[in-house]
Amino acid sequence: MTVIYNKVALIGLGLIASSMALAMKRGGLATTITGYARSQETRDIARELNLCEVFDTAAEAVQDADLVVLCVPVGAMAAVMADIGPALKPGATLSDVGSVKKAVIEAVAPFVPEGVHFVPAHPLAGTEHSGPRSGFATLFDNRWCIIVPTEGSDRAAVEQLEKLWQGIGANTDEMDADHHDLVLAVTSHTPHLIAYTMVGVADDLSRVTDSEVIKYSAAGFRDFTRIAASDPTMWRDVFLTNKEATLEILGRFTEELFSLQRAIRTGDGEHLHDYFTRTRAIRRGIIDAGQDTDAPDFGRTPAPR
Ligand SMILES: NC(=O)c1ccc[n+]([C@@H]2O[C@H](COP(=O)([O-])OP(=O)(O)OC[C@H]3O[C@@H](n4cnc5c(N)ncnc54)[C@H](O)[C@@H]3O)[C@@H](O)[C@H]2O)c1
Ligand SMILES: O=C(O)C(=O)C[C@]1(C(=O)O)C=C[C@@H](O)C=C1
Repeated sequence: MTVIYNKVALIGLGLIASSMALAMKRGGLATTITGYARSQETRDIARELNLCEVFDTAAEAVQDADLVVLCVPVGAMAAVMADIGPALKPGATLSDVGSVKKAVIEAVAPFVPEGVHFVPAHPLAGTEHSGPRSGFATLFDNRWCIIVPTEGSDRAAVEQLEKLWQGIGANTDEMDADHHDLVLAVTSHTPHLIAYTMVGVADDLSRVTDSEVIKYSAAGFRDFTRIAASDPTMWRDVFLTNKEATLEILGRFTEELFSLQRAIRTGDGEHLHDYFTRTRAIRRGIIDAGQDTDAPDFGRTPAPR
């Protein structure tokens, strides 16, 4: 148990904030945790769960806080900052958990008062659930949290925030905002769009009924439906704010899809086999690197005969 910040304020009390609160309590990382959410209902639930000391205004929640973390959808960050900027304590660290970094930095930076250290971050962990009841203390265990220091970020403030995320259970890495947004467009944003599309296609196909889709959904499609159940507001904001990188990856995706479509039409089995062999190696690389703790070790242990 090592206290890293005396007082931490969480703005927005959904999946990520509630998981952070539980993980900080588990590790004894903060003496006081305060919070604010826009809706009365969310504040009431957070109080009922005893997540943190909940205030009815954001300005009261951040009063005297040593660390303030913005845990709202990316599109709401600027409005929240306009509200709390003047109430931040000089010397405090301001951070966020937004899934996109360049747009958040552009939206938040103009409201950061002199003397407050802005250190953006993004924990690479989540679920399809949202709201304060969906949080759990182990969400960030063994996951990455990417810290995105801005130009002139105070080194001591960056290192203190990294210590907090490590105490929460995550591994930390640093990246610049443009690179972060491109990496996440590949590993998270475009895959979500593909899942949303595939579930939409199944829903639109009138020759296969919705009840058949539900009844016969095989593992691959089931995984798509989990991802496609993710919060619409959060994901709308991700695509509107990481436009350039997701459009680049979608362009490449479409080209590859057309090449596979042609291989199916022309019966080019060699192309399909080579392609699937290459992609299988990526999956094995992820498992070998210990990055998929939920996965059974498919393919490495020979299957029983
Ligand atoms: N869900 C994930 O998988 C995941 C993972 C990593 C990062 N993130 C990022 O974390 C942030 C929060 O995501 P979440 O999954 O916790 O969302 P969530 O929907 O569970 O919670 C969001 C919270 O923000 C509040 N809120 C919304 N607009 C607000 C406003 N204008 N003012 C004050 N409060 C407001 C909501 O009431 C809710 O309490 C997002 O920026 C998201 O991109 C999400
Ligand atoms: O597991 C999931 O449900 C997630 O989608 C989590 C996930 C991801 O794509 O990995 C989603 C968005 C984030 O910003 C970080 C993590």
